Amino acid sequence: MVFRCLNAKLLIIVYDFFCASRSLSSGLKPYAAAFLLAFLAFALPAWGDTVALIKTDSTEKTAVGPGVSFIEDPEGVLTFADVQKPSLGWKINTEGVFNQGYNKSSWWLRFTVVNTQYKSSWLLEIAYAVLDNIDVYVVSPDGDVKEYFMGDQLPFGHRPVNHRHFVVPLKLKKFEQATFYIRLKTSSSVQLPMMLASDSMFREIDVAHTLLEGIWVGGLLIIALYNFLMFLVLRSRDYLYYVANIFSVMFFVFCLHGWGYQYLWPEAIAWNDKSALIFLAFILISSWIFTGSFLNVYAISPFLRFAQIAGILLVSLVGAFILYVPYDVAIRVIIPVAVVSCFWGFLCAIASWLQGNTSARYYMLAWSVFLAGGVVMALNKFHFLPLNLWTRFAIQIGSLLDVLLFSLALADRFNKERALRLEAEREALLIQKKANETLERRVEQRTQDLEVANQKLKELSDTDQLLGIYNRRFLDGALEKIFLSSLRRKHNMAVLLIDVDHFKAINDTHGHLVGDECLKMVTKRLQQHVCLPGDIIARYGGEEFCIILPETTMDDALDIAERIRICVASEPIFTSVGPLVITVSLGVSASVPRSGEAPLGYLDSADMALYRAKNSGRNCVKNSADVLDH
Ligand SMILES: Nc1nc2c(ncn2[C@@H]2O[C@H](COP(=O)(O)OP(=O)(O)OP(=O)(O)O)[C@@H](O)[C@H]2O)c(=O)[nH]1
Repeated sequence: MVFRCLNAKLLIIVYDFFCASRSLSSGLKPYAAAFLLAFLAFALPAWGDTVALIKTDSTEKTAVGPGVSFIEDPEGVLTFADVQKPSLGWKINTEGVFNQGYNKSSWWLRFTVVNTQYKSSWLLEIAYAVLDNIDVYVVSPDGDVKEYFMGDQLPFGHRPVNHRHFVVPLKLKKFEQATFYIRLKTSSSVQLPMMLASDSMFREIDVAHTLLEGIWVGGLLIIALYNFLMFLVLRSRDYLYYVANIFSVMFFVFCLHGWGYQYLWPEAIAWNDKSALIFLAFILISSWIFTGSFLNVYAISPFLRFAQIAGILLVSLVGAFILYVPYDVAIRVIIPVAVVSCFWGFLCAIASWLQGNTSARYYMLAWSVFLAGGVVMALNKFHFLPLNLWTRFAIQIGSLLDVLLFSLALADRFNKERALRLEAEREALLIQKKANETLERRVEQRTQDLEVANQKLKELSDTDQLLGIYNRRFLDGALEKIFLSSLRRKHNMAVLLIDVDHFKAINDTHGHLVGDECLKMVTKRLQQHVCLPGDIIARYGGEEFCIILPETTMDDALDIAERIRICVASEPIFTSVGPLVITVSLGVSASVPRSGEAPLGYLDSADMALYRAKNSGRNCVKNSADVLDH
């Protein structure tokens, strides 16, 4: 013990001499001192059991790692008393951070802290939150031993300092020294990133680290919230899967860095032991689901879809498995599953990219960045990379870049989908417009056809089928219209009734068909004399015809009637049985209508005149005035 104290004093004096020397530039002083310390520690065989000296300096923070003595205790049988014995074969740690990867041994570390500063309140921080058991023995020069038992296998409240990492307080006056013996046994990676700092400096660094983690968590939360809102608005499940993925990553890092144990479950030792791995399983499951949905693997290939289902089942099984096995076994199982998951994700992204999905580029980039962070972290835990600021925060840097890139990928896909939707809407509108135009054309055509059909129907309903002139139905309507018009204008109107003489005899002699021929020919001869617009020729019934002449006086009407009579009688009608001489009798009624009269009065008057013409020997014209005279 005395010898060790002498060593320490001697080294401090030598070191201070170097630091005070004007012959060395300030940049070289630390190297010279380090060289000297290394020389003293390694080169002097008499000091084979020499304890590494950790000397506080004016920066008030010192990394504790290089030069620290350690021994491996594979059976875990050595006690604190055992390791104080001489010639145990201590080795010297040559790395920046003591790191032995995953193994089952217990490890003892030893170093002496010498305080060269006036500050007397110091803290030793072991910045790895998932260590199982850490027993720290602090031996002061007077032989007094302080013991601290820490690790995540003990409730959080056992820690001497309320901190997510393992922190041991140390009281040392200037030039005082204390020797640390640390026993470490853990199923996680065996690594001890240690730092000795004054109380105030420790708080300062801690605030900076907490701030960095806060920025990281804040960034993730904002992106998670943004994606959740996108899910609420767009109802696309991809966003929800991605939010689950972000939270899994966040809680994974929370567990790894000790935040969960400190604030969320300080008493739940068993859960805390598995929590990081369980959240790692959640990361993998949410990644499988998100990747499958985002890249639409089913559309890419049924094989990838099948692999996705198998992968989700596998991760779920592993998630259940890690609940029942020690941490070191669980991590060895889940890491290969994570590698397979990454491989599948890349395969999907490449296939999707090859099929023309440009969003897959962002996906690959994001996935690569996250993966790089994960690989760096894993390489450190497996003791292939040293622990430093980059390896320590690798997963956080990777995940932050990853969520940014994934958000970009989701936004890019949203843009593409919107463009496709707009295009589809435009096409749908175009189709609808064309359909409407076609419909309109058809409706127009149909309307026209209908109008023509209606017109034909009306003509048919107003026309006598045999003779092609108006029928009695039309005649009645026309008579009323002309009557009212003449009444309003106080104009003359005339009505002629024409009856074929002895028509029954023609029918009887030559048959009805010949009778029909005769009626047609009589019609033609009537039409020759009634051709002014507004004149109406109609079949009154049987072999009787009626002619209505608007704006026609009795004299004119009689004149027309006489011309008709002569026209019919003057020339024989040529029929299929030879020429037949036919005559007609006509009754004429004409006047200016007076109010109170009925239109049918004209027909009655004309009928009476016709009756007179028949009685007068036929083939003659009589007017209604003659009828009244008689
Ligand atoms: N072929 C043919 N005959 C018709 C048609 N409509 C009516 N008749 C015939 O016309 C004849 C009319 O005979 P009547 O009423 O006795 O008159 P009429 O023989 O002409 O003698 P008067 O009028 O007194 O000169 C009947 O034999 C009817 O059958 C028709 O559309 N076609």
